[in-house]
Amino acid sequence: MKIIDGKALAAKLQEELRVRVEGMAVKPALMVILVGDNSASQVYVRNKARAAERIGIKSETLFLPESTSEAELLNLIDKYNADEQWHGILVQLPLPAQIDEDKVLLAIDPNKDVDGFHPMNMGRLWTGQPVMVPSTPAGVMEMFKAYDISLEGKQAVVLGRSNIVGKPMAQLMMDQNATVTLCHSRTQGLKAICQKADIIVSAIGQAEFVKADFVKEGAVVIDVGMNRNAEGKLCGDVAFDEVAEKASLITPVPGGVGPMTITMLMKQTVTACERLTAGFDNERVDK
Ligand SMILES: Nc1nc(=O)c2c([nH]1)NC[C@@H]1CN(c3ccc(C(=O)N[C@@H](CCC(=O)O)C(=O)O)cc3)C=[N+]21
Repeated sequence: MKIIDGKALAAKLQEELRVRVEGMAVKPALMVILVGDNSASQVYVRNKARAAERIGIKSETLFLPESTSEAELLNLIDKYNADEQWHGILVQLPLPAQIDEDKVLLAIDPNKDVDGFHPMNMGRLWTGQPVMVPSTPAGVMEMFKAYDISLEGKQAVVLGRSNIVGKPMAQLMMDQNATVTLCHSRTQGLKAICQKADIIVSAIGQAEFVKADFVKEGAVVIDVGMNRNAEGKLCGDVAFDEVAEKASLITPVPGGVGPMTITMLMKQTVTACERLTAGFDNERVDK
């Protein structure tokens, strides 16, 4: 068994980004909007701000109160859409109940949508014309590349069908010629499906869900889970110690997919800046 070191790979890619940004006349700028005081979100946005600083990306985090109305948030998004000094706009999820997430994601200019969550960017991904790709699945694809894991003709299983992880993950692996089974909470015979997989990507949000008897000898296991165990410690979806004995490659939590997510977000901010300053526009057919 070998551990996929997401932290080390993220550091290497961030250094490459730093060099790329050094050569840019217009420096990329990312606006992060956080509504409310979700404690996990606070940690994530702090990590994003740190990564941005290391790379030379300008970033600002706007902390809005839990009581912020949908109209107030939509107004702010309009303002940053129109403001040329910002190349990326990210609204941290989840949002408080009074705000309709779908409306917010639709309001962000697709050219500035560094999360890749706008329906236009989702649609582009599903039709084979990716521009902005959700960062978590993009980060997992970078791990496959860095560790020479070929997806060609492989049986891949994705656990979880969310718009931000499961669905785009399945699409990206399909693009690399994997045969993908997308499983979810209503899947019958889930364990037997996992046992046939060459690659398992778990994004269901339940600690210790993927146990050793789910995993074929030599399989690659990617853990996207971000859960807290009884002691409040961060842990993934995979029972790491027992699964590690069977897997050929496995990601830890923390230090696996999380740092890659942040790195891909930075990469897309750089791309957004390059595209916007070159005058590209998603609404047109150019890529
Ligand atoms: N609009 C939006 N975009 C997102 O990309 C987004 C979001 N909303 N909402 C929440 C999820 C979650 N997410 C993570 C980012 C970094 C780590 C991360 O840095 N993890 C570290 C440790 C973090 C810790 O110590 O808690 C690691 O796994 O090693 C984790 C999770 C981004 N998300």
